[in-house]
Amino acid sequence: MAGEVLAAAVPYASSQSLCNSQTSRRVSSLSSILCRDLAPRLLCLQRDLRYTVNDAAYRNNNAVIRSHAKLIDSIAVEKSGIDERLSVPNVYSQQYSIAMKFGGSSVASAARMKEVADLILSFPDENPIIVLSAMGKTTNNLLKAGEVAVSCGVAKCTAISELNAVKDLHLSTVGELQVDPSVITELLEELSQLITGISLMKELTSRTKDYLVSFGERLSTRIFAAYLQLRGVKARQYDAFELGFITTDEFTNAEILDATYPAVAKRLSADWSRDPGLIPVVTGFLGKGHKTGAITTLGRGGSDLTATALGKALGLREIQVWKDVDGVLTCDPNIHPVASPVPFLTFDEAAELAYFGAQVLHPQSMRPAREGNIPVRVKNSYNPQASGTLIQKCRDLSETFLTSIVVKRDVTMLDIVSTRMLGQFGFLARVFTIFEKLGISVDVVATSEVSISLTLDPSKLWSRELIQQASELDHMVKELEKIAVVKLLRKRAIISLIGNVERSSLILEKVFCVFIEKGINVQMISQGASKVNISLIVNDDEAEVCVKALHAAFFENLSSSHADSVPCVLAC
Ligand SMILES: Nc1ncnc2c1ncn2[C@@H]1O[C@H](COP(=O)(O)OP(=O)(O)O)[C@@H](O)[C@H]1O
Ligand SMILES: N[C@@H](CC(=O)OP(=O)(O)O)C(=O)O
Repeated sequence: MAGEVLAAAVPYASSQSLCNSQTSRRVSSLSSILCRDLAPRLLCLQRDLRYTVNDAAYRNNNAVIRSHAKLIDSIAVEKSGIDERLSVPNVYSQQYSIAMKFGGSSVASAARMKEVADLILSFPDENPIIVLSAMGKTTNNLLKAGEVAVSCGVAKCTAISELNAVKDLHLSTVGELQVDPSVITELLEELSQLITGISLMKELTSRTKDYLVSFGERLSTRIFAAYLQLRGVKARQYDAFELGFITTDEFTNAEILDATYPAVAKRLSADWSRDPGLIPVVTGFLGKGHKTGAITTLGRGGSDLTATALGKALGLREIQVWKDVDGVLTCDPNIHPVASPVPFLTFDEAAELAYFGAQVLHPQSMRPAREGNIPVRVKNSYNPQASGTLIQKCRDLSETFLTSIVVKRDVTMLDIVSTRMLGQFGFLARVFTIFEKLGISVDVVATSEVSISLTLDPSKLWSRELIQQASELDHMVKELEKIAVVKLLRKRAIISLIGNVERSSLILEKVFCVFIEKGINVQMISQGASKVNISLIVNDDEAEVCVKALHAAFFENLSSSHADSVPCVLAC
């Protein structure tokens, strides 16, 4: 298909002699005059061109260059007011259009996989890339099986109930879907060997953990791609670590490296050219460490990030993440079931919400979407009719007061009061150098001239073994005590209010009314530079009461008084 697109572009080419550098210059000069709705297309074009220029295989491909020239010309035409958009071939729009990510809850069983397949096929005009997580609780079961294997002894490995639950689930799914079991038999055998290996070694390193949990996504995608094929769909399974997802070697919490985007775009584009109409089924969550070459994972819930990275790599029209809730909700429904969907969010709001504890999105997942300016839609695979949440660069905040309440539990807080051995600058610098050296991330900070209160990011701390955590905290306190009096306060919670911080006084007025009524004392308060978040620290055992009471005050007994006098604010 891409071959056809390129061939179609040849007659339109404005200059047969256009060379790569000329094309680059034209892209750059045009970027300055582009109106906003064309920017994402130009970005996509610039990136595509960069790959083309950098790639020896494409270097002499005049057809590619000519198609770029045609696209650049089309953008210029649009700028001058003559909209030829519909008659212009666009390389990407004729390949993949959207990414559809389905989480563990959406593909938890054979029945769910059938429904997800129906859902995908109910969009016949789309050319989707599918991203899947592991089925149901498979990731947790694999981790548990690994932990048990460390101490149970080789002879008992075959009896590990979590291992057998994983095997049974996948074998019964294959049976119910009438897929050939050979698509997973080798993987299941490899998994058993790995568990035996862990048992023999009596240790489960984070590198091995990533290899172990990778079986979840590798199994689910193989089954689902085979099932789509049975239904006559041209589906193909991809392991992200073979597709070009290159990451840091920080096992269990790896970061996607920039080299991923061109590698993935090149590979998927080439495969489409060979096989137009192809539907890739890609493992979420997984990557390949750039130094070790070993399988890495992107942190729990990382399949969201895989989907947004694919969206950016291919300049897709939209990234859809399909969950088991009607979108991003006003608070965690497990704490307060009356939570309702939030229709619109900005990338910044969604990122803040995810970072401060809303389980619904991976904390880093907004970054590629924001960089590529690709809208993200959060939808419910159990209720596709629900409109969900649309996350984009900007939204009208004129009606917005508070958007969502999120809570991060079991947080450690530090009160650090200077002994005045150092000046103020020296004090702050020394404190943060200690955190840097120990690799401990800080979430919320409030400072005065001689003291700092802050919370430690639990996700970074919890990724360490318990013993390591305790000794690190001990070491950190000892270091800080050289310059300060330190109080370590455990079992705190961060309640973050995501909303229109232009109205922070009104928000805080209401918050403090609620807290006074409930007799709750706020121990620290911080309004981040992001301007969409106010964070309050309370005791962990008060967190649920706070969230319910705040939700009732902000979302359940709405009076129009706050919205009336507010000017229109466009958040970007
Ligand atoms: N603010 C929120 N909005 C929506 N869901 C939330 C929120 N906070 C917590 N959740 C939880 O996140 C879950 C969805 O995220 P997740 O389990 O990662 O989905 P999936 O595995 O399908 O990707 C919901 O079932 C819900 O319990
Ligand atoms: N399976 C991985 C990755 C993931 O993204 O899962 P989910 O989409 O179900 O949150 C996990 O459980 O963390």
